[in-house]
Amino acid sequence: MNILIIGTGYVGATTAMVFAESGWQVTGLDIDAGKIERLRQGRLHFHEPGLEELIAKHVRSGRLLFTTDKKTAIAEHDVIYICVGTPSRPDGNADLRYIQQAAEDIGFFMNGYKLVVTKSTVPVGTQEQIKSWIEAAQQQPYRFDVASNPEFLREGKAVEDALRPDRIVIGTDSARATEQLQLLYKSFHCPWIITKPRTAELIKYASNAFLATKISYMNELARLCDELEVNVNEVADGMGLDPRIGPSFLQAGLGYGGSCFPKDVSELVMTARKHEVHLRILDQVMDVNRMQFAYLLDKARTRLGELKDKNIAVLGLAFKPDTDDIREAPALRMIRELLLEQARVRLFDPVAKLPAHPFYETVAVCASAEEALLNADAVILCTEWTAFGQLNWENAKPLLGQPNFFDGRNMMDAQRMRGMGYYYQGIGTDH
Ligand SMILES: NC(=O)C1=CN([C@@H]2O[C@H](COP(=O)(O)OP(=O)(O)OC[C@H]3O[C@@H](n4cnc5c(N)ncnc54)[C@H](O)[C@@H]3O)[C@@H](O)[C@H]2O)C=CC1
Ligand SMILES: O=C(O)[C@H]1O[C@H](OP(=O)(O)OP(=O)(O)OC[C@H]2O[C@@H](n3ccc(=O)[nH]c3=O)[C@H](O)[C@@H]2O)[C@H](O)[C@@H](O)[C@@H]1O
Repeated sequence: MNILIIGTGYVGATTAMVFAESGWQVTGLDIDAGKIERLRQGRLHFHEPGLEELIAKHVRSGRLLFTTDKKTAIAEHDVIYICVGTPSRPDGNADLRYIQQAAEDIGFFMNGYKLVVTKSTVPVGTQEQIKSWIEAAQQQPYRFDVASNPEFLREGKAVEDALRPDRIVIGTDSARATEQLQLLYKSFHCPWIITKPRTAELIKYASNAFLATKISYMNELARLCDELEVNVNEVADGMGLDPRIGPSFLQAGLGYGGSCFPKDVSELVMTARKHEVHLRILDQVMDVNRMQFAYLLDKARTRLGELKDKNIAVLGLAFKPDTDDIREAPALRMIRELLLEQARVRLFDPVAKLPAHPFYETVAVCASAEEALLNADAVILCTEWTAFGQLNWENAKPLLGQPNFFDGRNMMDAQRMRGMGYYYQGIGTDH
């Protein structure tokens, strides 16, 4: 079997690497010629630790090819993975136009049996739609099967997560598809769930929405912790020791961002609404998340007064460390609000870049954290890059105009920072 991956973004490029590592012949197809050109040279078009080296290794060995030629690629491969984006539309529903295009391309160019597997996160019921889009585009009634195989990797940890997944979920009604997928993943020794397509699709949304719920719960609790003079990190540690709760995703902060949690929670709420089910908990999860950045900004306003003309050093732009992804990043929300209040923003992120939009043109983009700190009236830490924890904050203090530190990721030790003379506030750690 040889495998075609349609869409070479985070998920497509990682999936291509995983199958190449497992010994299969793989081709990545994208409509973006620039991305394909870089990938052909073994270079990635996004930041993901460890992935570029593995892609380059397989490009050199010839096991991994990249192309923009849909016709040949679809004709020459037996197994086709759809890994294109499914962004949110303004009304909160998933935009399936890239999925539809990929399905129609497959239907149009297929020349024999194909197994079509969807790795993109798609609303419940999309497998049925993909089947009908393929059928409608077919020139001849070739046989094909569809399967859902959702992806659970995290950005920044994509290699580790994809090579050693906690589970493989396969949703299909076809015995032939199940057999082929079991063969493809034969070297993986994790639990398997083989189920119907709708269940597989819902497992993906339910998982992301549950993780988002944990985060919003801790963020709400953090506000109570501030009032009660209790440290939310210690509460999280105590809770996390209960194996029924688990220690992960209990980190209070500026809220969740990224290309997935915000859009997937919203899509699940919309799916439920179409079936006249009101997912009230998830409405609140989104609500808490939307305003979480403002909670920290309020603390800054209380300390500094009006933010107009204040120098604010923003540390971190990416939605989380070890990625250059800024989709739905809480830092962007913070910067937008600071600019609207006419603060002077000095920004540093080790890899992420501001969008090229006139709205951000007054932001001073700095080459180092120290440069961003120059004459700052306050530091607002938005992304917990390791380098920020390692910075010598004692030496950095004289760079600032006023040593005010607002820690949106509870990254620093409050007592240490205060011991150095900083006015320090985190989220749920202020006492
Ligand atoms: N980014 C992540 O960490 C994860 C993403 N997902 C899901 O995987 C899907 C893909 O996400 P990303 O990789 O982040 O998206 P992305 O936006 O980084 O990449 C999508 C790629 O598909 C290409 N594309 C679009 N239409 C195409 C077509 N008709 N033919 C060929 N290429 C086409 C685009 O040019 C782009 O390179 C989404 O549904 C997302 O929700 C799931 C788990 C993790
Ligand atoms: O469907 C997806 O795309 C992926 O979405 C998330 O992965 P990702 O968005 O890459 O990053 P996470 O590590 O989950 O972080 C998401 C956001 O939550 C925030 N977060 C995370 C954990 C926590 O305790 N607190 C917290 O605020 C992070 O700062 C970040 O902004 C899921 O963790 C993956 O399993 C899933 O495959």
